[in-house]
Amino acid sequence: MMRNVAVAWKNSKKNACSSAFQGIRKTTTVPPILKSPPSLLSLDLPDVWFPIASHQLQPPPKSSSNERQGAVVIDGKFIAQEIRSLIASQVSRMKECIGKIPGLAVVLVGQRRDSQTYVRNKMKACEEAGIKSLITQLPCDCNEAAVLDALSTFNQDPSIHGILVQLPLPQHLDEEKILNAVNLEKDVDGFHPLNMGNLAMRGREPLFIPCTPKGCIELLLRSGVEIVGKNAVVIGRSNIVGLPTSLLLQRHHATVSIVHAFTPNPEQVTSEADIVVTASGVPNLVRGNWLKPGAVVVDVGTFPVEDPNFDHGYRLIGDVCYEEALQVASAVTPVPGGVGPMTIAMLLSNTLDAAKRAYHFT
Ligand SMILES: Nc1nc2c(c(=O)[nH]1)N[C@@H](CN(C=O)c1ccc(C(=O)N[C@@H](CCC(=O)O)C(=O)O)cc1)CN2
Repeated sequence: MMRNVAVAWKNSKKNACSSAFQGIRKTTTVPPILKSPPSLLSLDLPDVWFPIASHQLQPPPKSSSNERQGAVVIDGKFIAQEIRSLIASQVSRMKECIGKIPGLAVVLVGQRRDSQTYVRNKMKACEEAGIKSLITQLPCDCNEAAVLDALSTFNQDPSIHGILVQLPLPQHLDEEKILNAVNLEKDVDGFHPLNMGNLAMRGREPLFIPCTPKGCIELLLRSGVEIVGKNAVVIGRSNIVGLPTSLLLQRHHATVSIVHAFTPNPEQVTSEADIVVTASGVPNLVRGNWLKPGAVVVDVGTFPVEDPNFDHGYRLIGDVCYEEALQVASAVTPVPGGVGPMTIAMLLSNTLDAAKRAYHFT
């Protein structure tokens, strides 16, 4: 009997991958793959969403003038700037009182253009807030030992209170091993398994909360959105965003559902949500008809599309069909200018917290 089950599972595993490629959104019946796996832990299938259609990359249709545009646009850039000013004043108070400033170290491997931009922005934000920042840049083909060496140096440096490894890492490097090597008390990204585990457990406090999820919750709270008792849906289940965001929303007493590439009819789930946080990386995935009227929508997606009319030769498209969402939702975060700037503000906040903890400064 057990043997039959195992064989059926092995066969269906292949089917599942191909069905994910073909477009899980179109699936109406539950395929055999979605039955429980024989092992409780070892179902390791990649979240491959359906291929991006060319219409998803086009700017959304402009709304006609007599259509309702009821949604508030949540200005993440403005809110992040307010937080950064507050952090700058706390850093200068720390310097005045104890003669110390927070320090952040970044490890960047490879030459990805987006990662280089994010790291440059992080370091510029540090400078503006009066936070010291150091960077170790390693070539794309460096070995694991080189990354671990850099981390070890920063782990031992008392002037460094926060350390981050910019993700994604090149494929040949073991992300798990590298993230585990960051000193728990300097893990300002909150990606260390102990911090993540404590975030998941009731009554436990992680030392740090991952920056993007923390930024999403800050945006909701600062915009006066009630989370307690609401139905929240998180689209995507990455370690960086989807998973910790769902845990945080639960901590704020929302009823949380997670939609991912293997969810049949995701629009059915999202259309019952009061709050939708989406981090699938699929441009314009969330259409107006996926949303409940009055829902609050937080868009974490930033899909770059080449466009010579834009500053750096590309523009960013979110997960949400923005113009359509404006017609249905009560509040929406834009892309760019929504969650992105909050990620950097939360990194500064975590770095300041780390330094305060190290110096017993309140
Ligand atoms: N170690 C980490 N790696 C990655 C993280 C992370 O939190 N820690 N998150 C993302 C990238 N990221 C920060 O690292 C990040 C992404 C986007 C933005 C941002 O400000 N976006 C702007 C647009 C910027 C642009 O024009 O390109 C916006 O949305 O308005 C900041 C940080 C993956 N890796």
